Amino acid sequence: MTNNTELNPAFVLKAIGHADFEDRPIPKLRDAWDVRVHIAQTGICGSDLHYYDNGRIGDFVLTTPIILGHESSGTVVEVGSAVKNLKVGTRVAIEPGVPCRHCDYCRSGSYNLCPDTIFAATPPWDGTLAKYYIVAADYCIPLPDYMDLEQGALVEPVACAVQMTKVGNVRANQTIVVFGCGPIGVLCQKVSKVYGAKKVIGVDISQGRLDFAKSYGADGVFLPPKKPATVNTDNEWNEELARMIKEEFNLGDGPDVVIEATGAASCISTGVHLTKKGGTYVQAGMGKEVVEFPITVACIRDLTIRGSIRYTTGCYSTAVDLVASGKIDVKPLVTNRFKFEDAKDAFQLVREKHENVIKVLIQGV
Ligand SMILES: NC(=O)c1ccc[n+]([C@@H]2O[C@H](COP(=O)([O-])OP(=O)(O)OC[C@H]3O[C@@H](n4cnc5c(N)ncnc54)[C@H](O)[C@@H]3O)[C@@H](O)[C@H]2O)c1
Ligand SMILES: OC[C@H](O)C(O)[C@@H](O)CO
Repeated sequence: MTNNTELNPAFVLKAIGHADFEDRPIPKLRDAWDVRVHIAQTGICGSDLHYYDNGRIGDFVLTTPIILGHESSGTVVEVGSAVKNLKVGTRVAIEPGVPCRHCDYCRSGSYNLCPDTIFAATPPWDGTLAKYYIVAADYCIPLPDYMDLEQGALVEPVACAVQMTKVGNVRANQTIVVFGCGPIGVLCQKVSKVYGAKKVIGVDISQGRLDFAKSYGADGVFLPPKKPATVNTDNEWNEELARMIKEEFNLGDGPDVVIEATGAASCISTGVHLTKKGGTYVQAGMGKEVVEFPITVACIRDLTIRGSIRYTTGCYSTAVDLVASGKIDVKPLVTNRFKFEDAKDAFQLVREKHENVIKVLIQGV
């Protein structure tokens, strides 16, 4: 990586487990509605690590090198001739997926399902961990003066949590259990509280993460005990864990909504066993692609089972509003900050999964 101002230093995932710096040409606007953003802050997401370590998430498979990063904020440095909502100098949160705008999914508002979305750091598309990133102007949300660029980068995971709670139809007075107390899990807990949920419980295997969740938004937290040798099957144990959670937190027949934000097979199964009759189970975590699933329970309890991916119409601006209004304070999530040239160390730290590391930010170059 050089300091040449005519180049675009970038952090590139070249193959599974191998990322390095590259000097790319400064990217050009693709059309009159594009802007060029000078990236200020980028958060590392669990999904970046999935690509780094496994080279795929479901149908998205790494076949060519991609620039990593999709949780970013920055300052607009160039605007296309048709752009009306931004000018040079506007500080923005970047919504990292720009859909085609023409297909039935886009036209119905579910643009998260558009097959032609250009999503940052999702193969084959380059991400935002570079000096500059080109994006459509209407996928940049201007930040109010009192929001800084770190908060701007954290709008992305908040927007994911807004979508996950939307998919779960989380409403006032409900009970919610969230599996996972990483950034996504705790933000789902916090958004649920802001929406008026009466009791929100976080589940995790990391005591440090549970402590954070309790201090951040959850009303209660649960550390699953180890499966005793006397229990025969995983399914039996997951059913037992669900019973323990219901009992410990007085959840009666179970929570109205379960949001799974770990991707761990045991959480998926426990979450289905836990959800109350007629309740909603949301799969947001991404882990093993195929798991054992208590399908009969889902059937006889009339569960609504839904996946959540990215964000739909309105989520991103809602997320900016939640942060700007102070309802969601994202600052406590930031535990580690790295310079751009130390991006490898930043990824290594996330990979090591320390329980006191929540959100790692990489400063722009
Ligand atoms: N669907 C989407 O749109 C979307 C968006 C962003 C992230 N994600 C996914 O959501 C998940 C969470 O993201 P994150 O950034 O918070 O990740 P993270 O890795 O920081 O957090 C995951 C948490 O799950 C916990 N965990 C792991 N195994 C567990 C188990 N068996 N029981 C209980 N807890 C367990 C970990 O201790 C950790 O605290 C990831 O799989 C990520 O890929 C999905
Ligand atoms: O935060 C958004 C998600 O991470 C993305 O949809 C990604 O996982 C798909 O490549």
